[in-house]
Amino acid sequence: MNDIRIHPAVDDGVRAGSDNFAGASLHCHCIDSPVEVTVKAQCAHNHVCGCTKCWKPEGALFSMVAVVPRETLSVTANEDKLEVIDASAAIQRHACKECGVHMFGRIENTDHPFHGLDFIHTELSKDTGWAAPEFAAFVSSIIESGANPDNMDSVRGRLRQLGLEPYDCLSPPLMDAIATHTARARGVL
Ligand SMILES: N[C@@H](CCC(=O)N[C@@H](CS)C(=O)NCC(=O)O)C(=O)O
Ligand SMILES: [Zn+2]
Ligand SMILES: [Zn+2]
Repeated sequence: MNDIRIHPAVDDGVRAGSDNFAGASLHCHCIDSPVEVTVKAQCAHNHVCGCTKCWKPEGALFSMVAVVPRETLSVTANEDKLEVIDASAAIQRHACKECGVHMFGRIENTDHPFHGLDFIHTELSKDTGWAAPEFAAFVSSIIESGANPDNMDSVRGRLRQLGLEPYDCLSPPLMDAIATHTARARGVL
């Protein structure tokens, strides 16, 4: 096994999701009274993210994060255990106060290019039909969490081996979508 621990969901190889999968529930790590979030949609744009803000499982260099339409997501148990960890962030991450797991991230700013999408970690679901991660975002940012800068060639090499093309921001299609949104808002497109 490779000693670079990208994320437990991909370290043994990226597994494809299922066609016709239409969502499932996610649970935090609490043994007693876990928070439950139910999603009634397949996820999109699943990827691994190296930024310092996204929740990563113990020992992983990356988070795994995807989006779903916000109207398909609801908190179905123990909502009182959730708190927003940084209300000033663009993505408001609702985390369990007890175990620290981020259950979903929501954008309240209606002008944000990704408003209407919620961010989820599909590994919190026991179901295996979720769409697989497609790329690696914010790769250089793992250094901000303490990863050795001298090891970045190996990390990027491992990501490519897994079929997760590394980018230091989001993927080109997502960066293009953000720029298109900005250009339209400015009236230049
Ligand atoms: N280098 C920064 C990058 C943070 C960042 O921009 N994260 C992206 C990907 S999740 C983002 O969209 N953040 C918005 C937010 O966290 O609200 C870090 O690692 O903290
Ligand atoms: Zn919890
Ligand atoms: Zn992130």
